[in-house]
Amino acid sequence: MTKLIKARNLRKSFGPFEALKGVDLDIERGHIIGIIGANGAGKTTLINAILGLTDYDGELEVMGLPPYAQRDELMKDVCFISDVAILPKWMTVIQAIDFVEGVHPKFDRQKAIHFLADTTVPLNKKIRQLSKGMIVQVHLALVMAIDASLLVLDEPTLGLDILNRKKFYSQLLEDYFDEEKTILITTHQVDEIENILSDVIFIREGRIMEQSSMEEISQHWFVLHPTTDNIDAARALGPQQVQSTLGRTAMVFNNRPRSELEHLGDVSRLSLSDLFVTLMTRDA
Ligand SMILES: Nc1ncnc2c1ncn2[C@@H]1O[C@H](COP(=O)(O)OP(=O)(O)OP(=O)(O)O)[C@@H](O)[C@H]1O
Repeated sequence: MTKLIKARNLRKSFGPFEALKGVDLDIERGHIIGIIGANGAGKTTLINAILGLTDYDGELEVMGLPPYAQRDELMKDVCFISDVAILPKWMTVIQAIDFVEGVHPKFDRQKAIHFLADTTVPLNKKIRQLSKGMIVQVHLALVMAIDASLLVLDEPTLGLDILNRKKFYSQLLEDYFDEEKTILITTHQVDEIENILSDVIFIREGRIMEQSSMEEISQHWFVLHPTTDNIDAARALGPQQVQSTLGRTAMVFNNRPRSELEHLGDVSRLSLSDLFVTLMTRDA
């Protein structure tokens, strides 16, 4: 089966500035992938290239198609929501549902209504009368009701409170995702998506720093809190990062067996946000 997304030496320049500096990427179907990076790292630029919203240099195929040249074809099986997406303010929620039903053959009206039934969004109100968070919920309901192979979510939960963010991600898993679908998510709320991701891509200054499954990360990255008398011995094992807070030292290790660390102190798995900090702050 062809890869869902394949990129080789993907580059994108804005004048003299290179936002993507030669990205290689292989993404298979049936994964939920977090694209994580600091502000300005190139996440949205990468997503825009995948969606055919921008031209680029290098090789890129999404479901076997070159996205920029064959965007219309690609969009039949791709669904996308971004933090800047807008809905017409004069429409009521139900009119927005009618509209998407009219233009998208893979839209399931009942599903959208079902998602919204679980929220406080009134179907008969105009978009302009809704709160910011409610508008996001309408967007998400519309998008999740489309049976697309690839769902791209660029900061999908901006403006949602923490309860609704959690609800959204659990709905995404329970009601939307299956092994034929692939979801790409960018967000700065890394810890909130950690549990739903199957894979993660870290991007820094237009380059991919790491692409791993969550399982690989939990097998290869650890944080050690060494006991005071073991700090020097732990340091000698070459931690990727050392931090001391309130007299407690934390060391991040990569590719050291857990058994080698355990006799030096407490060992735990590294959270995605701590891995992000480690990858972004150590030398490129
Ligand atoms: N149209 C454009 N013209 C010039 N520079 C651009 C343009 N779009 C993006 N850039 C630059 O490319 C770089 C990557 O931007 P991008 O929006 O992809 O970052 P990001 O990782 O999505 O950041 P954030 O987390 O802040 O949304 C930034 O330095 C940005 O200033």
